Amino acid sequence: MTEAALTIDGLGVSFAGFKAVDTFSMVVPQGDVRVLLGANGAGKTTLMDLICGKTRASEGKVFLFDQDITNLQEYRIARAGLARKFQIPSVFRELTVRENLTIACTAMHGVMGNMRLTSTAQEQDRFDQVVETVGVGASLDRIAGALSHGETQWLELGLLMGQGARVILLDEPTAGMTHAETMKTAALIRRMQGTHTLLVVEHDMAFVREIATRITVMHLGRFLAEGTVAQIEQNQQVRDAYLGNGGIR
Ligand SMILES: Nc1ncnc2c1ncn2[C@@H]1O[C@H](COP(=O)(O)OP(=O)(O)OP(=O)(O)O)[C@@H](O)[C@H]1O
Repeated sequence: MTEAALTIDGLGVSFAGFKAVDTFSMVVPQGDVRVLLGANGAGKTTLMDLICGKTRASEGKVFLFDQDITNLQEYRIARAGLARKFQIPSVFRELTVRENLTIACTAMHGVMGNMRLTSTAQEQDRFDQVVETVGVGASLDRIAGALSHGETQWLELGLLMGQGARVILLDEPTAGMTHAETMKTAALIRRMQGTHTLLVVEHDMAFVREIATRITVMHLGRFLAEGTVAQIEQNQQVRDAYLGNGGIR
């Protein structure tokens, strides 16, 4: 069996007595692209916040591979290899794509590390792999601030990979993208599959069909269902949970 990259065990948090996430469990195997689905208010964002350490869990555990990362500080969770990609990218806009990726791939972070002019062979390999996965080979000498919205999002994914993220949380990665950019993002995510593990919150079912290994559905803070795209689309409990929310499309 494939190793578990992300294990969530009975996780929960309450806000003023309201259980936004309630004894939620799931296991994402290494290399999978798991989509997290749920109607508005189901608790998806709160679950992501709990996993990455932004919100403290009041019950349950989170494991990154075999490391217990429950309620660690956010920077320690990131250093352990779990990254969260936010909508607003944190690329260095005044530097080139190459410079951005070189900084991310340099193991010795901080001023001294970034002042080094040469990369180790291992760092160079990582740089080459990231450039290939993200597909920015033709844009290496462009200034990051001049990239399109889609290109900026892809560069940011490259930065997370360069920094050594093994598990990446994505919140609506195609928000604001054109159809062409959305399709390119799907292809990028498929290239990441196998080497990286992704947990993706996404409503656009056309995109979900392109990327998902499996889907987990949340409802009212709790686990509702898990399965392949076809199984979830046919699941009556899932359809009922979406009633009044425009249905699952
Ligand atoms: N800090 C908070 N304080 C109080 N209630 C909160 C807080 N954060 C989230 N909630 C509540 O928890 C529930 C789950 O919210 P959450 O944002 O996680 O849902 P979601 O599935 O991400 O929804 P959407 O798809 O609309 O983004 C909602 O009822 C929300 O109002």
